[in-house]
Order: sequence, then structure tokens, then C-alpha cells
Amino acid sequence: MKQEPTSIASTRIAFIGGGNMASAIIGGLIQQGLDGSRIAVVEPLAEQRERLESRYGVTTLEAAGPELQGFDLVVWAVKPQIIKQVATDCAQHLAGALHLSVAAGIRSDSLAAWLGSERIVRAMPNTPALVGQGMTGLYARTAVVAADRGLIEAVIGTTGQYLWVEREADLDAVTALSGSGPAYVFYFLEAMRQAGTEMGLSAETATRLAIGTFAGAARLAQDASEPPEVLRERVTSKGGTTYAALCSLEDSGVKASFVKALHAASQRAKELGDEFGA
Ligand SMILES: NC(=O)C1=CN([C@@H]2O[C@H](COP(=O)(O)OP(=O)(O)OC[C@H]3O[C@@H](n4cnc5c(N)ncnc54)[C@H](OP(=O)(O)O)[C@@H]3O)[C@@H](O)[C@H]2O)C=CC1
Ligand SMILES: O=C(O)[C@@H]1CCC=N1
Repeated sequence: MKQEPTSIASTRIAFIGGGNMASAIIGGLIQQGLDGSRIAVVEPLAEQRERLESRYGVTTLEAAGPELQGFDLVVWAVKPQIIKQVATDCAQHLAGALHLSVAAGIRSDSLAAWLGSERIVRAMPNTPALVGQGMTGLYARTAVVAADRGLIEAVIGTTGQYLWVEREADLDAVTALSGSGPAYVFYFLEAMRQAGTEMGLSAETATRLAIGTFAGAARLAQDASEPPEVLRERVTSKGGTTYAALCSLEDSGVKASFVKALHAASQRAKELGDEFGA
């Protein structure tokens, strides 16, 4: 039987941590029509609480307390380095909730031990969630039932695309690719802006050209039936400009360095789990 999509209109969601990633997800939820009064955010920084309240109309709390009793979903959006302490302190107020952690590297076994619950899903989102263009990897513990998965899909679906992974360890690779991925894109944009200005363009023109190129190439890759290497070859005229650029990139070992960088990110995710897990 086909399952009806879960509606989040009546869902109450508590965020523990109201920083960059929480803001990006909250932004997606609000943009898709969830009423801010259904969201509570625990965030110690007063300035950040005021920003969240005024921008999204959410309720904020300086610290977790009995007010969080009865929330359907708790989103863990604090740094991996402090999640153990925060989870242990808050667990008593969160009985019965479904938990969604976005903390890089922190494994669900650790979360289950701290929270005394098996209803745990891990997500690795990314900041384009803020504009509804997020890409999120999801992993559910075996105790998570279909209805819980449906709720997670409805919530994360407001922020963009998602996919489920079967093996929890794969989330470290997801973190390296798409979780950290926007930073690599911005890094390339910075490099393109620098090159453009060195060649005499204004920073504004160079940035516009670079962003438009990323957006167009990403769309082409998404719609095309061919892999990226074929699309790349179509840009690369024999003896032309692209060939000159790609030879320079290969000579400098850019692809190998980039691949190495992603392995470093994945390794760091694993280390975070080892260092800051239960
Ligand atoms: N940024 C990203 O692109 C992504 C981040 N993540 C994950 O999201 C999580 C949050 O990262 P990010 O949003 O970047 O980090 P931020 O530092 O922006 O947000 C974390 C927030 O938690 C707050 N905080 C600190 N202590 C507590 C507490 N005791 N109770 C509640 N809140 C607290 C911090 O406040 P204060 O500043 O005062 O310490 C801060 O505002 C991390 O685990 C990260 O791995 C996952 C995917 C992508
Ligand atoms: O840099 C980090 O650790 C987090 C996880 C993925 C993106 N930001």
C-alpha cells in the first residue's frame, strides 16, 4: 500500500543548538510554511536567540528544561565536541521524542547511550538547505519505524534533496562530499574571483561569471545522461583554452590533492566519533 506523505504542519520541533546548521534547516522549514510557533530552539547565545526569534518567529530557550516535554522531534545541532555533555544534561526533558542528529561523526550508538532512546536518525545536511537546495544523507537505526522515517523525510524534504544510506559508516563519506562540499565550491569561487580580478575584471563581474558557471554546469550535469568526464571533454577544444587550463591543473596535481582533501574530511569525521563519542 502506498504510504501518504507525512504532514509536518502539526509537528513540534525542538532544536538543540541554534547556529549555522540549525538556522539553515529552520530557514527551510519556515520557507516551506511551517509556523515558527511550532519550533523551539535551545541556544545559550542571547544575540543568536534574538536573531532566530526576529527572523523566524520561533521560541527560544537559554537552556533545555521541562518546556521541551512533548516535542515530536529533537534536532541535535551542537558541535560534536560538546554533544555528549549537552545530550546527557537534556535527556531527562526529551522522553518520547524522535531524535535527529546532524553532528558530524557522532555515531548513533553514542547518542542512544546518552539519550536512553533507540529512535535516532543521523543526518548530514549542508548549508544550501537555507535556500531549499540542500543535499542531505540520512541514516536510521533499526528501531526507527516507517512513520518516523516519514517524519524525517518531510522535515528534511523542506530543505532540499535527501538520500538514505544503509551503512552508518557511509555518513563519514557523505560528510566529506556534501556536508563539507559547499565550502569547496566557495573555495573555487574565491579562486575564480581572484583570477578574474588579476586579469582585469571587477570583483563583481568575476563573481557573477563564476557563480553563473557553477549553477549552469551543475544543472547540466544533473540533467545530462553522460558522466562529468564526457561533459568536460565537450568543453575542451583540441589545442584550446580549456586544454591549457586542465593541463596546468593536472601538472599541479589539483585533482589528486582534492581527492586527498576529501579523504582527510572523512577521516576527521571518524576521529570526531572516536574522540567525542560514548
Ligand atoms: N555548518 C555546516 O555546514 C554543517 C554542520 N553540521 C553539524 O552541525 C552541528 C552544528 O554546527 P554549526 O551549526 O556549524 O555550528 P555553530 O557553532 O554555528 O552552532 C552550534 C550552536 O550550538 C550552540 N550551543 C553551545 N552550547 C550549547 C548548549 N549547551 N545547548 C544548546 N546550544 C549550544 C552554540 O552557541 P555558542 O556559539 O554560544 O557556543 C552555537 O550557536 C555540528 O555538529 C556540525 O558537525 C552538519 C552539516 C553541515
Ligand atoms: O566542518 C564541519 O565539521 C561541519 C560538518 C560538515 C560541514 N561542516
